[in-house]
Amino acid sequence: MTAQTVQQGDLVTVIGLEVHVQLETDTKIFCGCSTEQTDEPNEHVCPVCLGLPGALPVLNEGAVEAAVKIGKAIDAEIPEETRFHRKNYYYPDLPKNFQITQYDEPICADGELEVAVEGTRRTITIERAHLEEDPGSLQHVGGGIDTADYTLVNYNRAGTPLMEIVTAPDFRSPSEVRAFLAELEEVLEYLGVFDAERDGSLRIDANLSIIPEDEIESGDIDDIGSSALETANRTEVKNISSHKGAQKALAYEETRQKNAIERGRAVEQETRHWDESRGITVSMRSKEEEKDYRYFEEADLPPLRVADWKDEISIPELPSARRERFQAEYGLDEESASKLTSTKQVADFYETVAAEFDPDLAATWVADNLLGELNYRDMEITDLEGRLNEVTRLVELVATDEITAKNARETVLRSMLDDERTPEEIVDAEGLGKTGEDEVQQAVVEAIDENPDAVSDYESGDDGAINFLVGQVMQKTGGSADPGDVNQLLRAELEA
Ligand SMILES: Nc1ncnc2c1ncn2[C@@H]1O[C@H](COP(=O)(O)OP(=O)(O)OP(=O)(O)O)[C@@H](O)[C@H]1O
Ligand SMILES: [Mg+2]
Ligand SMILES: [Mg+2]
Repeated sequence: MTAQTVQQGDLVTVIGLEVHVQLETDTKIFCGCSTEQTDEPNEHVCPVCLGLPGALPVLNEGAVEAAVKIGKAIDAEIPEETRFHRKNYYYPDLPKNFQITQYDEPICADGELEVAVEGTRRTITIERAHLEEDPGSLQHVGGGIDTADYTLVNYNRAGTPLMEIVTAPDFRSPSEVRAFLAELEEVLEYLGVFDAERDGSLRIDANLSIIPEDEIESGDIDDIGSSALETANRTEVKNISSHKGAQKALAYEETRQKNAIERGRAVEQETRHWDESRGITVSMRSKEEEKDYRYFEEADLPPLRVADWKDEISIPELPSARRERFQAEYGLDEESASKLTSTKQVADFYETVAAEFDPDLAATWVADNLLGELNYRDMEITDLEGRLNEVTRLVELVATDEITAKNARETVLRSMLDDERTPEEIVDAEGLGKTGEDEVQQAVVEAIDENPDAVSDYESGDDGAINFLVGQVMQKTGGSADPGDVNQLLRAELEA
């Protein structure tokens, strides 16, 4: 981290995140109900996730495995034994009137994640990450949270496994937060524990405070000191569900708090709600304190021992390591390496193509052509499930010179994505097979015969005239000859 010195009168922005990640498991964390998303309200519910009397929770092994993977990826301490607690509060989305969560013995503590922010590396400390159950969801009818006519409650989501990842207050700007969220999401996807496409699978509570420079004794904004952090009044903004939303909500909050301070008004410690459609944060309630929740141990679940099991759980190579390896092993620049490691599927596909052909050709095809066309269609590589071998065959047609790179990219690839035909079908139907050498030679001779003016221009030293002749040959061959080859053939013929 580069030390940044504060100037007199500066107001320093401090941000810490609580990120709630839905873990991708088939069933809920404490019962056998499906976690599948459905439009039918209250379809996936049972006595356990509805909190009916006498129902007992049974911990889902898959959720614990996912939590251990996350812990390993963020280099956290995973204790041999961990416990669950009840966090008591009333809210209509919480049928038991308490949430089963973890308290002083979380499954992961003291981890970190490195992020690149505008060229500099920042290490963000992750104080803890713990397992808990998601509450149900509320649907406000006829208005927003504060203006609705009435509110419906849906318990399909209640009991979905969540990992709450709590960072230290290490961020100094909303754009750092955005970079962190992007990196975190990549890591979670690589681990296969998270589905970014799922609505509400990543939800963020963002804490922000503004600390005046004269309260930072060290003078270094990365070393603010715990007393200044603790005494600062922070707001916690809830209801953020995207990276961009987090950046916008925090930028709003940063300005709002700075304005208050500059006008000599106090910032209240409170919980605020991000109103996405209006682009503002609104006050919800004063911030509850830990003692309000009356945490106590969940007696219906025994302590969880992961001591021996955790060593058997392995994780794949992570995006940052893979990015660096791609640069070293395939000679890619940082930008291509980043694009090619953006998801595990893209990286895996790149490596298959690079192994079979050439790393540069593979980079052009996967990073530029394929991702470019997918992006344009709002598609993901996962939408091509089962068809990636067709893309490989298309690259092969280019590598073996059977079609031109231009036709492959602009006609074959686009048609493949639009109408699901195979590359071979498209090449045949559109007559894109590269024109044979004889045919090109024939077209060269014709072009020379038919254009005596261009020929005499060329002969009297006007080298540009060759381009006109190349154009004529390209026209005669329907664009399926290689312009470089045509140029050479023309020169050879004219010099003969
Ligand atoms: N001065 C500060 N300015 C901004 N963020 C802060 C500051 N001090 C602490 N934070 C952040 O506030 C968050 C506290 O989260 P934590 O889950 O521990 O408590 P909480 O929000 O009080 O509890 P709950 O889970 O009930 O919402 C952390 O992300 C931490 O980095
Ligand atoms: Mg909080
Ligand atoms: Mg919290």
